[in-house]
Amino acid sequence: MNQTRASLPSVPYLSEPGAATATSLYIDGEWRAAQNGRVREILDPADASVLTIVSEGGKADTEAAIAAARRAFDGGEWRSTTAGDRGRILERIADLLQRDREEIAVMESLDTGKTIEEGGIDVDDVTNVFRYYAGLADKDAGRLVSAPEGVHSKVVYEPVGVCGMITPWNYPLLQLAWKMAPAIAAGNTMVIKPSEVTPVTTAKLVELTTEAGIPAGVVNMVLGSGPDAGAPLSEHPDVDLVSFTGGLVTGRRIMAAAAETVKKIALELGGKNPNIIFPDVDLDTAVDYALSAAFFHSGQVCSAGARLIVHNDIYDAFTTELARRAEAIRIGRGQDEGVRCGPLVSAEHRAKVEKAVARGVEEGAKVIAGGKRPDDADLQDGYFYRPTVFVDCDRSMDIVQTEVFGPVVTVERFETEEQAIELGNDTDYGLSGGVWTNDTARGERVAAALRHGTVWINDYGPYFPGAEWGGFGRSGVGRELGLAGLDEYREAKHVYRNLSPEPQRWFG
Ligand SMILES: NC(=O)c1ccc[n+]([C@@H]2O[C@H](COP(=O)([O-])OP(=O)(O)OC[C@H]3O[C@@H](n4cnc5c(N)ncnc54)[C@H](O)[C@@H]3O)[C@@H](O)[C@H]2O)c1
Ligand SMILES: C[N+](C)(C)CC=O
Repeated sequence: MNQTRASLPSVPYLSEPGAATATSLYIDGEWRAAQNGRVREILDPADASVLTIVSEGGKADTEAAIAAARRAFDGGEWRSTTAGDRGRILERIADLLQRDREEIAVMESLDTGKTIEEGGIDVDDVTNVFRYYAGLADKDAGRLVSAPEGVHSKVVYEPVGVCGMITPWNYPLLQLAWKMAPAIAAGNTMVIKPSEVTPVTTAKLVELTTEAGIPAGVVNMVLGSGPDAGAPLSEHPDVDLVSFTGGLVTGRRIMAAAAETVKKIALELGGKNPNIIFPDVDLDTAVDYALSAAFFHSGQVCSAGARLIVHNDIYDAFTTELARRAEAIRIGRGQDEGVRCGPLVSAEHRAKVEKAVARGVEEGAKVIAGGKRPDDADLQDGYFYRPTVFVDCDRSMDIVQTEVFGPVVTVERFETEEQAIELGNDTDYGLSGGVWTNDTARGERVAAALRHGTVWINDYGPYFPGAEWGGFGRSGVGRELGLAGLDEYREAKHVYRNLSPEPQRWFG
């Protein structure tokens, strides 16, 4: 399998397999080795071979990066850039992303296992996010506030300061862009810590920010494990904000650690997202979208429609067709033509998915598609898992309530609209959900009743730079994208000027 593999570009921050050294940390405008000299092997999830070697940083590297970001924020040339200057830099980054689109799509595919086509979609989405915040950067300089005579009152927006950005392995480029673009627009400096499993396109984006003219110290990147290289970002007093995308358990830790220094926090966490299908829909279309909702990127999507809630009248026909099409999905290496589901990201992650499926079976849910690894001889070295459909599911089951983050969908039944809404809201999460019906009023009613950050009616999955993204409940705190996504990175300051101060004699 190795022979057909596409290759990563030859760049200073990615060392060849077997290398004993690497310079993959980006601190104060320089590519550096980790202070302890350690390196990490990054594996190709399609066959477990070594894709590249990168530096494995630790606390001392993160502290050096924080110090660089602090200096750049407190005194460097970045402070004197105008919002318009920063907008132009964001536009340049967008142009560079498009210039290198094909290369980045392959890098993301090799590193995460997703298909090259999905990698390309990510680059386009990310480009649009940079262009959106480029346009927004100089559009809101503040406002005058109504004040009594003799007083001038205005609200202005200032950057928050040094921002820690911690990202997951499923959408490394995209999740970083959702933080980086508004943070740059608002004038912050940053230390980025991508997932230790998938650092490749993060390093590439950091390289492009330098090419686009961002001064040294503004964008810094450390690589390494969460506890070693990531934790200092939520603990260090010189970090003003920590923005995290990842799992609930890590999010809780970060929130607790950040409380000590009362940092601003933004958390984008997991989901167990309902996709409700009423009986008046076109079955072919609804099944088609249900497959994409559940199995896109092999289900490793925070907003995956992993919890189908299907009306009794169409339940049997729907699930039979869903299982038939799930069985037919082409699994393989993300760089191969026609593949629709790539491998899971790691052996550890596949083991978690397998454990969740075994638990579902124990609980009494019935597998009608998948439920195991593929048999194909050429897929045995990678972390593949077959798209899996569970029926006879009940809201009390773990397999229905707990995020699996793999190619696994459960299907429950409902009879009335009220039941559908009740099931759709019966989750600790609240990230996203879908509703399918040809009755416009019903679609709007159900969308209004669902306690989720995004609801799609007769669709599933799209997000726009201008529409806020984030979760209700345990799916997170704060919002990315849209105007709120910029506000996360700004402090509002009220400046009050007394135009003719005279003694007040309050104290005589
Ligand atoms: N809401 C969203 O928009 C969104 C988007 C993508 C992924 N996610 C969620 O991300 C999860 C999967 O990602 P994951 O497995 O990489 O998550 P994870 O929580 O294991 O890791 C995320 C990041 O946190 C770091 N980390 C781990 N421990 C840390 C600590 N103590 N301090 C600081 N950083 C630490 C990791 O190194 C990694 O960079 C899923 O739950 C998914 O739903 C959410
Ligand atoms: C936010 N999103 C949907 C792009 C990726 C979630 O894993």
